[in-house]
Amino acid sequence: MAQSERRQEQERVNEVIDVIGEKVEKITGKKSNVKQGIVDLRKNFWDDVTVNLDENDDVYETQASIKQQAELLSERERRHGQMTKELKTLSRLQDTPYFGRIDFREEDERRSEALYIGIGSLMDAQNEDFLIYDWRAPVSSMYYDYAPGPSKYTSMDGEVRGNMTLKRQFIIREGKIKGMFDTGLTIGDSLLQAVLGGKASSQMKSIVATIQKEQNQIIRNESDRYLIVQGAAGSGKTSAALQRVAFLLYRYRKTLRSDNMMLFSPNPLFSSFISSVLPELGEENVVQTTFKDFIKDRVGNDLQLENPFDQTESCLTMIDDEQLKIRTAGIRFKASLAYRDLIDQLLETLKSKNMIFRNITFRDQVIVSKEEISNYFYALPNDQTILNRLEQVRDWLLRRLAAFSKRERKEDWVLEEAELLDKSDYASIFEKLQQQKQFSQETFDDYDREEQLLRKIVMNRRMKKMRRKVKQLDFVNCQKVYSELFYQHYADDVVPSHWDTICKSTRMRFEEGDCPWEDAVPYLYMKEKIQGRKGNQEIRHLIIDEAQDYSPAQLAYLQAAFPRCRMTILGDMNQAIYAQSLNSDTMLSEHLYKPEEVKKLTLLRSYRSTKEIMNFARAIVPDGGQIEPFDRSGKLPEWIDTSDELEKSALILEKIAAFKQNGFETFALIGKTMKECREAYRLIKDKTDVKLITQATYQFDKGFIIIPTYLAKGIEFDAAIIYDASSANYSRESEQTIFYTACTRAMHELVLLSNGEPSPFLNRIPTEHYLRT
Ligand SMILES: Nc1ncnc2c1ncn2[C@@H]1O[C@H](COP(=O)(O)OP(=O)(O)OP(=O)(O)O)[C@@H](O)[C@H]1O
Repeated sequence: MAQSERRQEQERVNEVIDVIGEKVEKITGKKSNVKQGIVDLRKNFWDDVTVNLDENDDVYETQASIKQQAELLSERERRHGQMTKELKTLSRLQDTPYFGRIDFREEDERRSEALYIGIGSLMDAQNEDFLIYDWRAPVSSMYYDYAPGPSKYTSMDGEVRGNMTLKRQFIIREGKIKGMFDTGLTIGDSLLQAVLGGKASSQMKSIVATIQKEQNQIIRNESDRYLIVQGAAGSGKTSAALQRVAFLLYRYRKTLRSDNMMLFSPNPLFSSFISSVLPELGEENVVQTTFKDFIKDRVGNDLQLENPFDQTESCLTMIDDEQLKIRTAGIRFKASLAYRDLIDQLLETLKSKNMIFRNITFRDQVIVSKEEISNYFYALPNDQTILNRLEQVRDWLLRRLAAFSKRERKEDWVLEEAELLDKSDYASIFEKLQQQKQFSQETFDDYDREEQLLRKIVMNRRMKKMRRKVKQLDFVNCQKVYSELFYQHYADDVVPSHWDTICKSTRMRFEEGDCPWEDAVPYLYMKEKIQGRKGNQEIRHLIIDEAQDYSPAQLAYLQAAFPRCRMTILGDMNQAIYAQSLNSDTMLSEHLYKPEEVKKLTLLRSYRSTKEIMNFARAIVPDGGQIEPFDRSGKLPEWIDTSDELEKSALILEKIAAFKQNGFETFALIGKTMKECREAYRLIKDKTDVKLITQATYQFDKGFIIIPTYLAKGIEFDAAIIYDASSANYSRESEQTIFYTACTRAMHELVLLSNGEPSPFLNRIPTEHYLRT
């Protein structure tokens, strides 16, 4: 490319940066005025409000006046917030004003126009022309979708066709052009090479400058309620999902806010890993949670909920094959819609019998017995829904409680407790009586009234919790009702083998107040069908990452919990590491959705790892041949046999030292289970600086960590060492996906240690794809 052209481009960059500087100055000035306005308004809020409470009309006027003043204040605060956001974007543009340029000649136009694309848009000083187009603007889509030649985009007024005469990429840092390439079909492999060859970090980066065409389809999809993305490890699913969030926030900026979107991530570590992407794109983070936290919130404190990681750990460390078979059969059955049908059958039965209630007790005395409640419930007409009838029971119970409270108030213990009430309670009663103008200096009557009020306070306080529980329909014993499922008889072809054993262990766990993870969603489904629960109307878009970990029952539950939602569902069946997903339907199964509402896209190109690592890893999984590694070279994966512990720890330390020497910054020793990770940690913790990652770790920094596969999901490292790739560890079918997931965490180097006979998965991998020492 001619030097003169680069000079011209640099001159344009300089001009744009000047305009940005002027805008920054202008907005900063305005912002400080707005700020002063806010301070003044807050200080003098009441000066400008007319307060008059004499007559009804005056009260309304006062209210209107306060409202007007509050609106003025919040309008200014909103403007201030907007200016802060604008300044943040401008400051980013000052460093890197844009990353792309396309020259586009519209049909019927004689000249082509140069359009520059960056992370935010910028108008010229006269606010007439765009100096930079936001990457999310309709016209910018051509940058991602087309090579030079005929191209088109959809504007507000319809389709615009034309010819792209140039497509150019820039690397601009601190206002200086560091690189500039004219590109062909895909967005500059050279730029992508540079980006992917860089170091991993403890925080994911945005990919706006190098979004690929197939990723752009995910990002800009607007037509489908459920967008499913099945993508190979490292194909950019999470990246595309986050840029999609930014796109939707831009596209629907008038109606959609970041708190209307929710992202389900696989673990807290992942949440922190991705948390800087949206702010980097000038957007606020969306609501983030893990499915476990979401469910735990809903289960409440009635039951001790098992953690899904503990479930996985317990399955993976189970030595007895028969025991594992039974637990897995239970997990998989309870994740299916067939099991939900059994719950529906139970719910049907409950309309006429078997509903189980709790006694309503007070100070060890039964006020209303469960039998009485049951009789009242079943005496109500059974053409009404269960919820409807329970609401009537609730009202009846509240009346009974009120009558009881009135009676009980007279008891001696109430007065005894009243004497222990706070001074402030006495003061408030005194005030109340005075207000009622009933307190006339020390008369017998007044003391009597005071005592009544004190007794009332005691009873109200004592009964508050019980009343709340009744209002929440908590007089139904949902745990026991759910356990009923495990006392029923079903045809053999309905339930899995070993059903009796599954029933026994589930009953036992519920009796102890535990809720196994596989029962959590079915239990909630049943409980909410009985007690009712309103869906969340606030959240309008759900993004579900690692969706292969979600069962059909969990999907149905989420659909009911978020009835208005659209969903972006991303996952990889080859990384299904939970027992429920093995050879079963998951949230990625298209047929679980209405055909007209769902679209499935597939990403086959993998960007994270070198082609050597990906060639190795893809040979592990059955359809791995379809995965296309990105053409970036590195070392062959190395498989090292070592059975001696001392030798093993020396090897790990040697490898870590070599990684550091290579300039790598993040490296992980990956274990199959937490048990294995603790073992590895004990082996080397005194010899080097290393951190053990557990379920409770919410963040990780650069350096050396030890982590189990299920917590490393979605995360990447410069280099990874698989701690024990022996056949004892990785040979079952269910372990194949864990092994693949672990290997695909490495960007640049992969080392596998095996203790004894190597995993049979190694036999699937052509020998030229790794070094064996
Ligand atoms: N278009 C792109 N430009 C630059 N980097 C990209 C692009 N697409 C993906 N990457 C990089 O590839 C790596 C993997 O991306 P990401 O984590 O989004 O993949 P994934 O499909 O979610 O992976 P996994 O399923 O293994 O968790 C990240 O480092 C990401 O920045």
